[in-house]
Amino acid sequence: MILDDTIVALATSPGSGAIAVIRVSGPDALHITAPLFKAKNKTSLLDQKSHTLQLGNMVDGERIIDESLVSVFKGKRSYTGENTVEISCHGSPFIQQEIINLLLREGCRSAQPGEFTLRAFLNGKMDLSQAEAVADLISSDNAASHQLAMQQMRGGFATEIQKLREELLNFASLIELELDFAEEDVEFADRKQFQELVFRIQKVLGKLIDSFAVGNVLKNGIPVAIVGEPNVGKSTLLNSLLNEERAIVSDIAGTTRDTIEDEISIGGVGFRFIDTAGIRETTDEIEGLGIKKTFQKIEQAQLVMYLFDAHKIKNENLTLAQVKTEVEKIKNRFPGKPLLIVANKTDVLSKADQQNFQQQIQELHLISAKENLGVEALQDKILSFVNTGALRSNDSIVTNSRHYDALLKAQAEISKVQEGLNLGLTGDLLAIDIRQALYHFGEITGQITTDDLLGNIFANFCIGK
Ligand SMILES: Nc1nc2c(c(=O)[nH]1)N(C=O)[C@@H](CNc1ccc(C(=O)N[C@@H](CCC(=O)O)C(=O)O)cc1)CN2
Ligand SMILES: Nc1nc2c(ncn2[C@@H]2O[C@H](COP(=O)(O)OP(=O)(O)OP(=O)(O)O)[C@@H](O)[C@H]2O)c(=O)[nH]1
Repeated sequence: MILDDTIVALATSPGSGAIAVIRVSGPDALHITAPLFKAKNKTSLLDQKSHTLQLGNMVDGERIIDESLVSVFKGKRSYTGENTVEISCHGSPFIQQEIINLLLREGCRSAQPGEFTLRAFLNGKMDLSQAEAVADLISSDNAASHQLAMQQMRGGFATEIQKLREELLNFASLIELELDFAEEDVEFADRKQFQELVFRIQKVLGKLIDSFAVGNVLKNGIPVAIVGEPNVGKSTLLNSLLNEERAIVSDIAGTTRDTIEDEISIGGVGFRFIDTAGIRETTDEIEGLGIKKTFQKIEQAQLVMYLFDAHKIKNENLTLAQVKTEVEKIKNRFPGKPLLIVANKTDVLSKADQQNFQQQIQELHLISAKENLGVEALQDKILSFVNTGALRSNDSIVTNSRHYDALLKAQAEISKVQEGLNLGLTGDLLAIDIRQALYHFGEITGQITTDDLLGNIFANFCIGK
């Protein structure tokens, strides 16, 4: 049984820092660490009260390795639900390694990624969806994804699912009991009440399944396609949007700098800006391919920003009519897709020119990305396209695609149960579909797990979590 081992890992990020925390968890955590720590007040770790901290030296025999602060969490009263010791040492990688080596030598084993949280799950400290939320919480990088993860960690919709599962389980047992009395034709499970429960479950499932559309984009960033020719000022605009919020810019893994995808947080919501080529050119075959790609990006986006260089209209062969044609193309091809038309580089235009543009294209946004003019108003506009209402309400939002899949499967099974009830099917047939639905509910909260599933979930954690 893996829980017999005592595991150790660095809990803070690797490398040097002011302080590093080494975490030890398992049945022997206290016994292994106690001889390696000489507390200033001479209290052995074994006698130290749970949830307290003391100063002392980490030692290897006579050799002092570091002056550290050590805290203990005893018995089930800890994050992992087993004895835990935390050593806050000076943050040099050498000291960290020395202490970890000592603990390994004395009988600890190196923790696998996510193993502390896996233990918290196995020891009943949290359900599976809460454990998954821990990973989301660590990777949350804006107010929206943070709030979603916090909600899920506090129990979120899993509590609701758990309750419905128990009610359903009750009915399943009653119906299965009927099977034992098949001869006597009794009904322990009140069909009317059962129908009412199934209806309630359908309603909850429907709402949760719908919430995934919002949850998924809020977690991963709302995709915004920026359509525009090279040099219209897309990068400058992204930087300018970024400076206002001082959030992270990251190249999403797997894409190169030339298909830019930048993540920017605006008003606490993450946006993923996808750079695309213009769609103006036509006849050339290769250009046609580029256009096709652009259309694909637009398809995936929740919002399209059409950016053009206003300066070019003044000085080169681009006409406002051409801009309008392009905008029309997008509108015709994607009716209903939110579209922002943005004229950049207005700093080089006269007021009269700006007014002229505005008159000819009503819904035009005039900005100068370089001079930071009109960018704040553009941010407000971008935010207004996003439905963040769901975030502010107390409704649960599903963000995890594993949960989403399980909910869809549960919904399909519950539909079968509902149908069966309507048709007056016998208990033995109903029981089969109910069991299936229960199975998919259990997948979310973790009553039903496989080693593969747990392996997959926790392997994506960092070491020490
Ligand atoms: N140093 C340190 N900081 C940390 C953690 C940690 O494990 N260690 N955490 C880890 O992610 C988070 C805090 N989470 C924690 C959750 C539960 C318990 C705990 O001791 N629970 C006991 C006692 C509760 C009580 O006193 O009421 C329990 O649940 O029984 C500790 C930390 C964030 N910061
Ligand atoms: N005058 C003026 N120049 C701007 C403005 N925004 C961008 N520029 C300039 O336009 C040029 C192109 O800007 P970029 O942001 O690199 O344009 P881009 O669309 O990202 O270009 P690609 O990366 O080639 O697609 C740079 O020289 C910018 O300094 C603006 O608002 N006013």
